[in-house]
Amino acid sequence: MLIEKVVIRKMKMDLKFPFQTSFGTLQERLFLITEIYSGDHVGYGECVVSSNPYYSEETVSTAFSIIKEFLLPLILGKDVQHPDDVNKLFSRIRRNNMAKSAIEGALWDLYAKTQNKSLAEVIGGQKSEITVGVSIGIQETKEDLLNKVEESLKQGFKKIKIKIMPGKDIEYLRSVREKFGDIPVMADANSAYTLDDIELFKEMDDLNLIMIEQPLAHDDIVDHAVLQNAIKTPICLDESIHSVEDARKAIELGSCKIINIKIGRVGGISESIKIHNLCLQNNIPVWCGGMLESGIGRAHNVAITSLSNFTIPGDTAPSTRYWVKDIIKPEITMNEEGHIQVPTTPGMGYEVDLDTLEEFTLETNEFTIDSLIPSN
Ligand SMILES: O=C(O)CCC(=O)c1ccccc1C(=O)O
Ligand SMILES: [Mg+2]
Repeated sequence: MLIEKVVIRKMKMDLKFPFQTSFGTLQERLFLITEIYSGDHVGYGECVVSSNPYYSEETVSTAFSIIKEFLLPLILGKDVQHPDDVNKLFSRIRRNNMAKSAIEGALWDLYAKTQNKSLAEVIGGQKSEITVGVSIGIQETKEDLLNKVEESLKQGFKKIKIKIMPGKDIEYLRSVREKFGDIPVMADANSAYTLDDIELFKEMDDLNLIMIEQPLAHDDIVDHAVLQNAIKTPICLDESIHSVEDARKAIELGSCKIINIKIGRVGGISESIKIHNLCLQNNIPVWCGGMLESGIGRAHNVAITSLSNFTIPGDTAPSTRYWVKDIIKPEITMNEEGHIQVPTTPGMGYEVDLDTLEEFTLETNEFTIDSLIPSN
């Protein structure tokens, strides 16, 4: 695949609802879409950054400059045989995983299209449909939360994830258990607690949560091991895992029993597959996390979830949960059983709606071999 042209779009899409987590509230998504051109094909990727460095240290501006100054010079004008080739080229650049992933993901889509195969097929996906969960942001009151849970169950979601923060945790979760009984429910703390809260987590054991996601610091696996030893509820790591090496160490330390894989957080689809395979060997189930993606990032998430060890429903809700209008056609839909069909058409399996893409584009930047700026 001769990389002839790369387009980076700065995008803005308004969420249907404000999404509150322990690190802040998101109402609009500012992110990047990448387009890679080769011959008759174009591959699409999404850089799942935000405008602020609250979930991860990357932002729209840092990702844009890393892509422009360091990643594009490594691929423009080159003949890339396989997306894994760029992971080797990118390995010298430390971290900046969401930036790397935006390029790598577009190359995977492009690669699958040139092979005339679906993205799920070229990565070795085995499932024809995936089971879907929903992530519910922090609500003002318990009643609001109970209403959201009820609505989500009616829509067919097979896992209910509830965001928690100090003051809005055990009582909120207990009210859900009391009202809805034995439903598949979990909590996500986004690093809002420390080991000083260990008694709270011991109490939560009574609630039989499927898991507690990222209770402690975003960069920790040591305290998580202490906590996991002290409680029965499985801990799932999100923010702490950036690579297959991080996953190996966390598994060895006993820091978690489940891992949330986000393609952007770990630097791409290839690294996601490595983590998936390592977890499979170690009996650690995985599931696909979400970053409130547009349809393009979401399509990539659907494809990786077709791998066999994605046995827990992911945060891969359909387009209509987030957007009045998505940038792909058809939009991603979920049936009443809480399933999304894995597309079998070439590439990510959804067409990009070019008019809608344009409507939500703030800025378009085109790069060819001639437009490269010098890099170190
Ligand atoms: O529906 C989704 O896309 C998942 C939403 C979600 O939980 C989330 C959204 C933004 C940043 C972090 C997280 C998280 O999983 O911690
Ligand atoms: Mg999370």
